[in-house]
Amino acid sequence: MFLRRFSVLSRPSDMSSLRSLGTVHDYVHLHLPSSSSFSWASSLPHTALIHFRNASARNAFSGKMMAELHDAIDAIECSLPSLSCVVLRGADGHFCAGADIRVAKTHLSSQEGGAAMSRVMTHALSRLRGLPLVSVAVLEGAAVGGGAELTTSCDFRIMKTSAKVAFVHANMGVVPGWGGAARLVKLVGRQQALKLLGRTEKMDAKKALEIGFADVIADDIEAATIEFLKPFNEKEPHVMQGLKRAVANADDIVFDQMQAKEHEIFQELWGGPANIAALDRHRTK
Ligand SMILES: CCCC(=O)SCCNC(=O)CCNC(=O)[C@H](O)C(C)(C)COP(=O)(O)OP(=O)(O)OC[C@H]1O[C@@H](n2cnc3c(N)ncnc32)[C@H](O)[C@@H]1OP(=O)(O)O
Repeated sequence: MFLRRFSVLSRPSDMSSLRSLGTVHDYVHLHLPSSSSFSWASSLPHTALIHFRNASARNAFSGKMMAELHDAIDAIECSLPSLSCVVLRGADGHFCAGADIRVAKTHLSSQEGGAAMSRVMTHALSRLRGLPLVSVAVLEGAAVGGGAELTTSCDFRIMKTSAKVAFVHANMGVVPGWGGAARLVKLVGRQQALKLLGRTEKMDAKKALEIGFADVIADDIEAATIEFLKPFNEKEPHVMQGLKRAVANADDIVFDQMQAKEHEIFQELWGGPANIAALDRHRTK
């Protein structure tokens, strides 16, 4: 059995306070292949789908969605024997606009609030990254801020030709708070990571492919996802899981320490003057 220890952990009190920050309209749902109606389930019999939606905020994560991401990972861990892969996908033609700024501004703008969000999301995305499953983020529309960080928690990224990714944290007076800086360095190297994080520009799919951030770009992302994941689904789940564990262990030994440092720097900056001013600039309806 795989058991990973992570350096940044959510606390029970973080989870209960975040869980109350949301509505029935924003959610994270898990679709398992055995019980699923999603369109590619029959082609990918060993693939789970984590699907998230917050229609009025470009699928930005409310506190409730952050807690529900942990719930989805709990449920995946209970169904591991039949799984080889997991797909992360937004809704309505969008990936994710990061943290729901309405929730962040009202409930999480203090240093403690930011630290709780960072613990919950860094832990959730470390758990996702540490699953013994091949993971794929399917991107359409925009992945911004924490949404861009979300994409880095997966092994692979499939991007619609028109999709864009932007690490806008520096514009908000912070560093990534969901563990995305360390993962980005792992993915594209120090120089490209510094450019993406420091210049905060929107990266299109062509550029993402060029620097090794995206693995596939396509107009039909569902067909591309099926084609990409089919060979993984044709192997025995326990073999694929063994492979993923071997690769992840080889790659992640000092990684957890990097995550702890990043979480520490985020805590220093969230709730500071530049961050409060950025949250205030966002118009609340
Ligand atoms: C440690 C992590 C910290 C964070 O993640 S902080 C959040 C960082 N994220 C952002 O700054 C993203 C801000 N949003 C954008 O840049 C754009 O909305 C985005 C994602 C490129 C999409 O652009 P468009 O497709 O043109 O859509 P739009 O701007 O008209 O937005 C549609 C409606 O969605 C809302 N929205 C977008 N991002 C949101 C967010 N993060 N939290 C709360 N609401 C958000 C936006 O206000 C708009 O609402 P409305 O329709 O005017 O009522």
